[in-house]
Amino acid sequence: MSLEVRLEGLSAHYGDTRVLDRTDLRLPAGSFTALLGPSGCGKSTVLNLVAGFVRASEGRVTAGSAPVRGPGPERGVVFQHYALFPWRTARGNVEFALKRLGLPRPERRRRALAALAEVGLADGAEKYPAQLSGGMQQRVALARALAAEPEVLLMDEPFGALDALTRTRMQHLLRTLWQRRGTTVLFVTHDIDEALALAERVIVLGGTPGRILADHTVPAGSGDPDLRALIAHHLGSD
Ligand SMILES: Nc1ncnc2c1ncn2[C@@H]1O[C@H](COP(=O)(O)OP(=O)(O)OP(=O)(O)O)[C@@H](O)[C@H]1O
Repeated sequence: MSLEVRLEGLSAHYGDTRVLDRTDLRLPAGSFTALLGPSGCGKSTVLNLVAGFVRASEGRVTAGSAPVRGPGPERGVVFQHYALFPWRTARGNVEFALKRLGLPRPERRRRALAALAEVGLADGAEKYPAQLSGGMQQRVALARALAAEPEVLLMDEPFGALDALTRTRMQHLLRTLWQRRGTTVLFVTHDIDEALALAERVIVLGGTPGRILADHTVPAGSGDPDLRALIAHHLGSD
């Protein structure tokens, strides 16, 4: 299940400061796009506009045929900081997130356990966040997003706080989940190698206010040093 996401003539302001300038972007249904750029260029703002957490000052965002007017269950979000409730177990955290869907309790439980199993955390379902490693907590956050069966998955530097090995494992897990589910993914990162390892397409955002500086297709299994160098050049040219 996936939806196309469209950004049309999108600008965003915080107070008087324009942080995004009339940006157009189309994320085809089922695509995996990395949004790369230096700190402060507006990557999170783009993601938050699609999530419906931030309102555009100009232009519009649509998911499928519907304009985005606020958060919605068809758009799941995973942040760098997992924001789990410490007093709920892994299963409890996922179940709680499903409450807003109005699902009956047994269905919430079934979906929570299935999502935790899908991220490789079946054994940790009854553990509390403090009993889980950072990587495991991020798996819970991923399960929480997936359990709602979103058609768009928005990820804001989700692996930024993890050690290198855990991060690589999480990248593999995410690729596998994406290949299995076909969800449209928008993945914010400032790490070129992460963007190239994960995405089919890398968009470089930069400038003040932010705009799209480059848009690259990543050939499957690409370890292309020329592409990496080109993207690094775009990142540095802002
Ligand atoms: N709530 C806010 N109020 C005021 N200014 C904000 C707010 N959120 C972001 N900004 C500013 O908007 C600009 C873009 O921020 P944004 O978080 O989108 O960038 P980013 O590329 O995701 O950065 P980072 O990689 O550091 O997370 C920055 O200059 C930031 O300081």
